Amino acid sequence: MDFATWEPIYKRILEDFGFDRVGDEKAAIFLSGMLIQENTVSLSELKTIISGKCVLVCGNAPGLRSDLSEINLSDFTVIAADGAAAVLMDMDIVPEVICTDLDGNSEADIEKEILACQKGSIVLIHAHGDNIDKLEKYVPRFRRFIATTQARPFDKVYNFGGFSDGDRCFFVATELGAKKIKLVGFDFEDNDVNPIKKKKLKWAKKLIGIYDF
Ligand SMILES: Nc1ncnc2c1ncn2[C@@H]1O[C@H](COP(=O)(O)OP(=O)(O)OP(=O)(O)O)[C@@H](O)[C@H]1O
Ligand SMILES: Nc1nc2c(c(=O)[nH]1)N=C(CO)CN2
Ligand SMILES: [Mg+2]
Repeated sequence: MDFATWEPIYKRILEDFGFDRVGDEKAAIFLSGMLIQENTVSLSELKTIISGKCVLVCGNAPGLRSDLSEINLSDFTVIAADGAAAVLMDMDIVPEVICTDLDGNSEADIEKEILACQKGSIVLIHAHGDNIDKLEKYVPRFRRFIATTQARPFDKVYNFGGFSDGDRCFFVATELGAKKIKLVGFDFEDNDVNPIKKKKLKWAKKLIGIYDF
């Protein structure tokens, strides 16, 4: 999704959550400053593993494990949303791609993302106004990554569309030309979550629904 299309949606999301765009922009500049040639994954590398492929996008709903048990993973490029990466790693599955804002459910989950990166996952690290502390603490531990923002993209900081980790996975797959996208571990109606998460899930459902797959 180009930024001109995304921007009005982004403004509505900021308003709904009371988030600050300037904070998002500062975080993106901060993350951009952490990129060096050695730790930068090119967009073409990411495209190679997504374009024309069947992509499995894994959210972290409680049903993820059981959804996965019904899937032949070798049919798919696997993209994991933040905490879903830890679930996959616990099942000895290294996702090809991870989208994270490093605010996973626990420190242990972030360690599993760092391990996945060492084992070859391409990690898309997302900067926003509420994770600068996490970026500072953990980004140096990622061997290589792609930087993303929900604000205006610049230089090597990309915005493929989407807001929370799960819907950003879906937008990455869409933007980079996946042939087919299958979702597992998504339960938009889950009531066993806190009110902020509930709101994020409402937006995720709406954003993913923009695309007709
Ligand atoms: N019922 C659900 N509970 C939690 N996550 C879900 C659910 N259904 C789908 N997801 C997707 O899984 C993604 C990863 O969830 P998880 O709770 O592990 O990470 P998170 O870092 O807290 O997510 P976020 O930072 O996006 O709020 C979410 O961004 C969401 O899109
Ligand atoms: N400013 C801001 N942006 C976000 C946030 C957040 O907490 N604050 N959380 C997200 C996904 O969890 C995605 N984007
Ligand atoms: Mg997260």
